[in-house]
Amino acid sequence: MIKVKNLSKSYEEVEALKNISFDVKSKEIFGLIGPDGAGKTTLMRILTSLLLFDDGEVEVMGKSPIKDYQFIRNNIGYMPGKFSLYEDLTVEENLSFFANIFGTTIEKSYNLIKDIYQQIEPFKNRKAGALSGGMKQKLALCAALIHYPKILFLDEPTTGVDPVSRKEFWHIIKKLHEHDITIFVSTPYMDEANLCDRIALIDKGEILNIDQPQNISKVFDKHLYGIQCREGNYQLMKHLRAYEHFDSVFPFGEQVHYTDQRNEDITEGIYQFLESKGLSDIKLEKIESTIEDVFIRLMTKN
Ligand SMILES: Nc1ncnc2c1ncn2[C@@H]1O[C@H](COP(=O)(O)OP(=O)(O)OP(=O)(O)O)[C@@H](O)[C@H]1O
Repeated sequence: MIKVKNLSKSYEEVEALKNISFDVKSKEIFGLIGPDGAGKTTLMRILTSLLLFDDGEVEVMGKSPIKDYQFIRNNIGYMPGKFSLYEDLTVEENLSFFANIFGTTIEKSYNLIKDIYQQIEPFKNRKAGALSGGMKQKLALCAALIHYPKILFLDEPTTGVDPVSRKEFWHIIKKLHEHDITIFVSTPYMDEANLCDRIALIDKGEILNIDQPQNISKVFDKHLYGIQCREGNYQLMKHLRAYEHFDSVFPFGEQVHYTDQRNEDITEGIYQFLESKGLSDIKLEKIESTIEDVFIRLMTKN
């Protein structure tokens, strides 16, 4: 559905995308995972024909976003990160407006949007500007789906959304998948990566890895340890960074995740070192890496 080869885009001196290549298969949920400024919005705007690129090849449904932008716009749905519907129109007026543009009606698309629309229908006469954040998001999603798109582009749909609404939103995405829509979604949240069929990890305009989430979490080239102590993570990290065999350390919930330059069992040595620094109640375990561990490691190397 999407093919990208050696794509580059700069904004004057900022290289937002550096020679990236990937493809997205039909009916996939493809996640673009990366921190702020990684290049996610730039890529999304190029694929949706809203931004020109400098170099490379891009095809969306076999068409060029430059030459065939009209075809692409008629066949995709795009939900930008920022709410961009008409705040002074009601919920129903907004949807009728977008349905009209695409030569359709709310009724014709009802089967696709009904699960989402039913949640905002009680407020159909309310102005969009007066809706809560979660409701605005559902309205924007209905508008993006009103013409039965073949690909749905979602730019950070869950950023700033509370955990319950985030879960609800992903439930909706999974259900849309049943309608054979290909979904291209960006997010800064690593826990959402596991909900995608495949993900691309992106940082500073470069793709660091592309694979199924379960495969990515295995690509870790070191033993990983979870450590905690009574004195807390700040003290723990300060001392670990000064340890002669230190390789990496970062906070992870109640623990810190640590790697060592040595590959053998280092458990005893670490206990002794930390105790010699006055730390107490030390708990240390060898753990499996998560996607976040892999991402941080790849980013550090990058
Ligand atoms: N119009 C612009 N002019 C100059 N630089 C820009 C412009 N738009 C984006 N950039 C820069 O390009 C890089 C990629 O930005 P982009 O918005 O694509 O990243 P992102 O992953 O979507 O992050 P965010 O979530 O912060 O939007 C950043 O360094 C950003 O500052």
